[in-house]
Amino acid sequence: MKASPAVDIRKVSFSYNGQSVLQDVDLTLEAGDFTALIGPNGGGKTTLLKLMIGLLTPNSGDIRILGEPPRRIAHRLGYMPQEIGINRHFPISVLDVVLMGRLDPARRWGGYSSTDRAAAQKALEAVNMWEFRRRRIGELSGGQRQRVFIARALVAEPDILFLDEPTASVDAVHQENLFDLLKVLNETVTIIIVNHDLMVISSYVKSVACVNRRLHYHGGNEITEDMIRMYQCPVELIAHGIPHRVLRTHGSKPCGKRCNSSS
Ligand SMILES: Nc1ncnc2c1ncn2[C@@H]1O[C@H](COP(=O)(O)OP(=O)(O)OP(=O)(O)O)[C@@H](O)[C@H]1O
Repeated sequence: MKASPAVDIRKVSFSYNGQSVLQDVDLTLEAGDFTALIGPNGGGKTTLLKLMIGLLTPNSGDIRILGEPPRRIAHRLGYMPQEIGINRHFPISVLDVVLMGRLDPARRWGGYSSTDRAAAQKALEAVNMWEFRRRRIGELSGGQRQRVFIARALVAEPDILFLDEPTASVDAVHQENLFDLLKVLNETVTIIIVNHDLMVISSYVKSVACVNRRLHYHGGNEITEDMIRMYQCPVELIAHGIPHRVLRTHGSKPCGKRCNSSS
């Protein structure tokens, strides 16, 4: 029997308080994919991630994750939100933050097991943050905190990892480390990430979906002219260390090499 797709979204529409954010979205991703969601600010990327993990419910249409409704399969999904509401002054250690990812509402609370602790160590080692395990979360830099939050998303050993702009404040070297890590993880875990960086998309990602109220997906990792022109999906080139937002501005061709060299 053929395995269910990792993600199967059919004709999904969603609105906040009557304001339409996503309309007639269809998306099928097979297990093992590494998909980037790109799109303009407010285009609906975070909303789509939240629908996929069951934090939001569509107004119409159907979402199946690994063949199941998202809420039924939540324990097999890892999620790193764009903003993590942890008070930086709260006296909680890095290790405790990661262990929180092992909390399972279906399991009676009896403290963390040795399996939980071993998984937390493995996840922190994977993001090179094990040596920081006793530090308070508020004492880390923004980039270090991002890596800890990725470890928290990883610690339950999910089948699918949803990451919402995980490298927002991570420097170029650590970004590359992190994507190298995600590439290794992708050998066993399906990854869906919000990211606009063209270098990341061309080097690491297997497919790209452009989200701007509607969704445009074509299976490969090229950014097509339709994505840039019709869906206004920006990508960024990291040129001279400065993110450079690419829109279609040069004559009839999407911005390509010329942008790269002139910035
Ligand atoms: N809780 C909410 N209540 C009402 N409107 C919301 C809520 N969350 C998001 N929106 C609106 O829904 C639209 C899509 O937001 P969303 O966060 O999904 O976009 P995004 O593509 O992730 O944007 P960004 O690139 O800025 O992170 C925006 O217009 C936003 O203002």
